[in-house]
Amino acid sequence: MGVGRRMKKQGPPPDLGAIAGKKRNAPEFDDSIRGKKRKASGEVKAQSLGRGSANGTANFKKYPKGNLANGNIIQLQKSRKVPTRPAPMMSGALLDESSDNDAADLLGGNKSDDDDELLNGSANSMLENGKHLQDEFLDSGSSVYDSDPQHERARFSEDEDESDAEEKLTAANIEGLSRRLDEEQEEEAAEAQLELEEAALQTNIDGDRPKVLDDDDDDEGAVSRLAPDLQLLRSRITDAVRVLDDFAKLAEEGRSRAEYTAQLLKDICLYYGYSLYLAEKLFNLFPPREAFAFFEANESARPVVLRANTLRTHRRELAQSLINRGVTLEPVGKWSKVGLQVFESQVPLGATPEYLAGHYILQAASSFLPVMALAPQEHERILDMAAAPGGKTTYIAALMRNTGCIFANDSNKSRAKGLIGNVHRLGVKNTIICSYDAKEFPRVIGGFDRVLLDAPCSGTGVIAKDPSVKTNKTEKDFMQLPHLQKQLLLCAIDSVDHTSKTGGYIVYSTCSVTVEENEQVVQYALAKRPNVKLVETGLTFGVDGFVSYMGKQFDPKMKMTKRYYPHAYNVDGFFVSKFKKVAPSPGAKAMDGAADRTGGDLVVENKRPIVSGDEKDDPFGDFNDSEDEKYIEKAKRNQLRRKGIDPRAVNGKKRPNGRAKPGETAELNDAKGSKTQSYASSGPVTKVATNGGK
Ligand SMILES: C[S@@+](CC[C@H](N)C(=O)[O-])C[C@H]1O[C@@H](n2cnc3c(N)ncnc32)[C@H](O)[C@@H]1O
Repeated sequence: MGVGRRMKKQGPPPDLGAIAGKKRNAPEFDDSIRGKKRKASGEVKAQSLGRGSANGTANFKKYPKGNLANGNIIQLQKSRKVPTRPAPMMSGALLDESSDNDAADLLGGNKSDDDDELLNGSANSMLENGKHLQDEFLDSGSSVYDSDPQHERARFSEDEDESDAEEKLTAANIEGLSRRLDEEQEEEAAEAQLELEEAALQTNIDGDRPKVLDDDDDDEGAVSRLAPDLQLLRSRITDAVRVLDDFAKLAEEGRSRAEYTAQLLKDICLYYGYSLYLAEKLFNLFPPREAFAFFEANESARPVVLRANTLRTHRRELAQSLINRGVTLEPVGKWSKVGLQVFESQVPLGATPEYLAGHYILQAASSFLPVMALAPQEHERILDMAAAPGGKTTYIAALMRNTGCIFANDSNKSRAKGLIGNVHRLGVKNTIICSYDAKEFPRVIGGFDRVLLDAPCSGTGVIAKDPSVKTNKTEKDFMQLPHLQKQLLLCAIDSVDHTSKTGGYIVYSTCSVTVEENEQVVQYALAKRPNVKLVETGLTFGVDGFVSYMGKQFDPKMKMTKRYYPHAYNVDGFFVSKFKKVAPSPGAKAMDGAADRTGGDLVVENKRPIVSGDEKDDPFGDFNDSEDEKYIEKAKRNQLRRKGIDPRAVNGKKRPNGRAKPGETAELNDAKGSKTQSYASSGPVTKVATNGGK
């Protein structure tokens, strides 16, 4: 439905100003405009694409490298330096700006109106060829600043030299991009013209008061009496937005803002298919014009983005390989050194040899942001509390260059399998995958340098991917989800080692835009854990979080949190906040800063006092040591059997119950007689082998 959003750049510069400015001149998002625009670009396609490219004919030419100034597309467009040398390895992937089916094309070559298909990886050839895609799509800056900006910068820039990479990359498929820009320009000119015409038709004479509200209150109005006339609805929506923008001048005599707002909301529900409850919740986040832009943006899919896996390749190498396969792409923006935005592909992106070899993951651009805010450092210990399917975990691992240790947890076991798959495919070697309810942390293990909580949420930021959110989220969800998010965030905070030399940070993110799931959760954590404070995310774009909202006042530092909207940045809706832990958590002192690292092994000492008998005093619950021991003994026996050793021969001298005497250590010897692991028979020390803890 949307117009070429897949083709628009993601991230800054802020589109919103442009949208607002432009729209003020003319009623926006008009169906008639859209219809004409489609046609217009269809013509462009017929003429300039010729679809000759579809057969893989090489009709790209390369720019001489020197012609590119920093790989800046806009500059290229202005200078119009037409490519001269052919690039026979590249198939001619050109762009259809107007198509909403780009994603399906990209991923499978089939066109489908349903972006969900793309996003859920269902029923298209992309899925047939690459069902792995599903995982990354289930979910969803610039440089990142942290306590050690220099370090940070170095790490990011090691990936590649930015300007050089962008230059080469852009040079590689420049003709495709250049044509796209031509088409974009033509399309924009046509759009502007049509908007002007439309404005002339619709806006009437300057100062006219549009008729939005019905005269008779009992009359439900033409729109709702008949089957909804979408065009009529749409023009009434744009009229209502105009009136609310300039109420004094455009409102009818004796009518209130509330009446216009109520009518607008009703129309939005009918037009876009939202429940009134959710429409109102989302509408209240913005001024009316911006709310309209938000609802409109939810009707079109976001661009397809790849994240180059720097554990296996470099972005420019990956880009070159994909270009050679007929993929048209360009760097996602200066804010990321690993993102590639895909415009068109001749091959299913979930089944290329590069994909299968783990050179990239399909990952929404906004999904990069929480990881950039987390800014993991090499050799740290990181907890990813809700990690499946692993888009963020694997990015964290790449930034850590496979050093240190990541605990990637997800309570959903079947989703955790997807996480395992991605971790293997992408060559991640520093990650332990577990499946606990994240509320069990830090009892499971604590003392992390950084914790990412990419929380389960209502998904109001990803309605374009999952339109069912429009109707299936109820008041109950917006009570239960924030409750869970608050619990999880406190656990995240308690799992961090405030004495960490390099970290002590918590990032809380959601792919939802509601205040209940974001600022209110953060505010709750600030109130319950005075040992944390909000800090800058280090992300260089994003709208500031709300400091006050509908009569509620939040911590003034809430503006350090960042909000991302589809209409503003052409990314999924997202929220990112970052905390620094400055002192132990109240009542959880023993759990949070207790990591003691020795040598290559990580020894996590549980300093919880051992309470005999009465578990009720223990805020962390009810482990049953004797119950556990049965399982441990069984596991030991199985381990011996796997090695071809009869457990009875080894355990012959043990006490009948198979337990070592208190204070004694039960040692397992492998066939060669060397010690493999040791377990203290009692006491709270757990050993976890890691590959290179500090
Ligand atoms: C937004 S998704 C995480 C996406 C993931 N961070 C990524 O980038 O691929 C939220 C995840 O939270 C998991 N989840 C829900 N409740 C949980 C809980 N109580 N403990 C741990 N994980 C939970 C869900 O299974 C889901 O995979």
